[in-house]
Amino acid sequence: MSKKALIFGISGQDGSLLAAHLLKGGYAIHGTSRDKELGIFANLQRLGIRDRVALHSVDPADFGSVLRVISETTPDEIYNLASQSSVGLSFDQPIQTLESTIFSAHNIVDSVHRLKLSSRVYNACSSECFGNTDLPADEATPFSPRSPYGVGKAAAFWTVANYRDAYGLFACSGLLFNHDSPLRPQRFVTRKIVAGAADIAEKKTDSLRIGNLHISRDFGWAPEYVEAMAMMLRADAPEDFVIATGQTNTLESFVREAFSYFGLDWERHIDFDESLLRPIDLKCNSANPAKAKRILGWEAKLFMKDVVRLLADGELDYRAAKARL
Ligand SMILES: C[C@H]1O[C@H](OP(=O)(O)OP(=O)(O)OC[C@H]2O[C@@H](n3cnc4c(=O)[nH]c(N)nc43)[C@H](O)[C@@H]2O)[C@@H](O)[C@@H](O)C1=O
Repeated sequence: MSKKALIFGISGQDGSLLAAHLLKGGYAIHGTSRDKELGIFANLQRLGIRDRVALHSVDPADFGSVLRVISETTPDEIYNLASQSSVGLSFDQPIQTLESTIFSAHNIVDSVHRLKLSSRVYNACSSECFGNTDLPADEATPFSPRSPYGVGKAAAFWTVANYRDAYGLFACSGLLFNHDSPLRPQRFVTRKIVAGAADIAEKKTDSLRIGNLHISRDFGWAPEYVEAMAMMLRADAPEDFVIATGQTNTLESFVREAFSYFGLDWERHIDFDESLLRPIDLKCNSANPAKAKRILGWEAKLFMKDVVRLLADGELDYRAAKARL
């Protein structure tokens, strides 16, 4: 019998990539979206798997609807990838961000507990929990979030840890650093930079407006990161893991790399836009993903320059496919 996975937030980058990964492993996939009749599911369509997943209309912040979908599907594995995922937007919508992040995690672990199921639960947490890191963060690094998004993710992390300790659930959180793919919307700076450079190369525009360039991040490749999520649920014991490449790069070097892919000199085309600055921002967050390698056997194979190249290749493919329509 094939295993069943239920993915909350299947329409996003990670949800869609994870569905594709688990389908390759023979899983039956259920996925949730707030309103499956209205959802576009462009990422699932782009991956060619829209017809291979069973969709359910669920609001992850509504306990009754979460309990219902879990009791109806009785999944072997549950992945919580729902909730508002933009750090920048969380400053404008703090309550919605906190509610969607904390309630989804709580409702899932509480449903599994109340229904007395043995479903294994993965909860998507974030490097934003750590805030700025002087030394590379690992699983023992204290949390010091600097955004409503990070505060919500930290609360969700402890909610999941407490259900694991109190009720013996196989539930764990992945503390994932930045990870990208062509499925990312331009709300995130990486895809915005690559799409902007492509527009300039096509002479659609001559400049790209950017906020804080003087930050550093650990940039990884999302398809590798969804594999780590699945590996966490196949481990012998439920544990939390930092997932990252272990290499930190400035956003400026990301911009330089992306513009040079398109044969452009970035300094001639980037305009600073003060309105894109956040009330507070992380200057640097760096990671030590050694535990994931030691226990899961997972390590990143693709690093910042690979991410830029693959994003840019994906951007050109996407544009060519749209032009053929
Ligand atoms: C790990 C973490 O990773 C992601 O969160 P993020 O790092 O905030 O991602 P971002 O692409 O929104 O910003 C990155 C940096 O880039 C700066 N920046 C400059 N200029 C623009 C700009 O024009 N747009 C944006 N969005 N950022 C800009 C911005 O100020 C920030 O310092 C999410 O996946 C999140 O879900 C998650 O968990």
